[in-house]
Amino acid sequence: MQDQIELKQVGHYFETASQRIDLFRDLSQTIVPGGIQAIVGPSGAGKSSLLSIAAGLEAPRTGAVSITIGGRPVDARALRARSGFIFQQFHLMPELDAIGNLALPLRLKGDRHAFDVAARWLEKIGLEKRARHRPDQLSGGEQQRIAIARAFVGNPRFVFADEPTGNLDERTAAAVTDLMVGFARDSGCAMVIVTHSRRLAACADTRLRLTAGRLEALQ
Ligand SMILES: Nc1ncnc2c1ncn2[C@@H]1O[C@H](COP(=O)(O)OP(=O)(O)OP(=O)(O)O)[C@@H](O)[C@H]1O
Repeated sequence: MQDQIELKQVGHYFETASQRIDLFRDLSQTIVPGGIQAIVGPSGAGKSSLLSIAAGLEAPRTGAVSITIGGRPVDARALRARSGFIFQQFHLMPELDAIGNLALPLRLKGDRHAFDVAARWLEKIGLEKRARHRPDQLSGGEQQRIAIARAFVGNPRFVFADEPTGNLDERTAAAVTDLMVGFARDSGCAMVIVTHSRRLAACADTRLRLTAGRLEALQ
């Protein structure tokens, strides 16, 4: 397998001063490019935590995550470098304009054509006229379109989205969903989406429900 994330009997909990919050135990799941996987389930079940673990942003308390990229075993840092991220709160850099936000991941990798590539992506998302506007001058839907393009601009093998439509009204959420799903299909990456949106979950190829510490496949 060229690119793959394998969660092996992964478990996670949080410990605060007064209590231990057990999320899940012994979860095993494989993520490979070429499909969209939705993770649904009740609030507090641990979906975001599971996504963070799969994306190499957080280490599980128990079990292991094996990552293969280009047919070779790699660490979480290498996974993050080949991944795109989309969050509910957009997380754009407030001091950079739209094109600067899109160019940033490419500039960090030393791409001399970062701004040309970013300009093409701005056109793809229909925001070329807003290139010089900062996030606080853009609507939520516009900011999320930029965040989505930013996730895909570096040709990622994996894209992780945590409630990407959670802050948007229904119509904007539908437009953002179509854009995101289109980019995922075109790129052939593996996309994992945590969502409460039925419409977004319905666009996925596979659906998993995390509930009471267990991950179950949905039809
Ligand atoms: N850093 C932390 N310290 C302590 N508890 C935490 C921490 N992060 C998350 N939790 C708790 O772990 C549980 C799972 O959180 P998580 O955000 O993973 O759930 P979720 O299924 O994504 O929820 P939602 O659908 O509401 O976003 C929650 O009860 C949350 O309060």
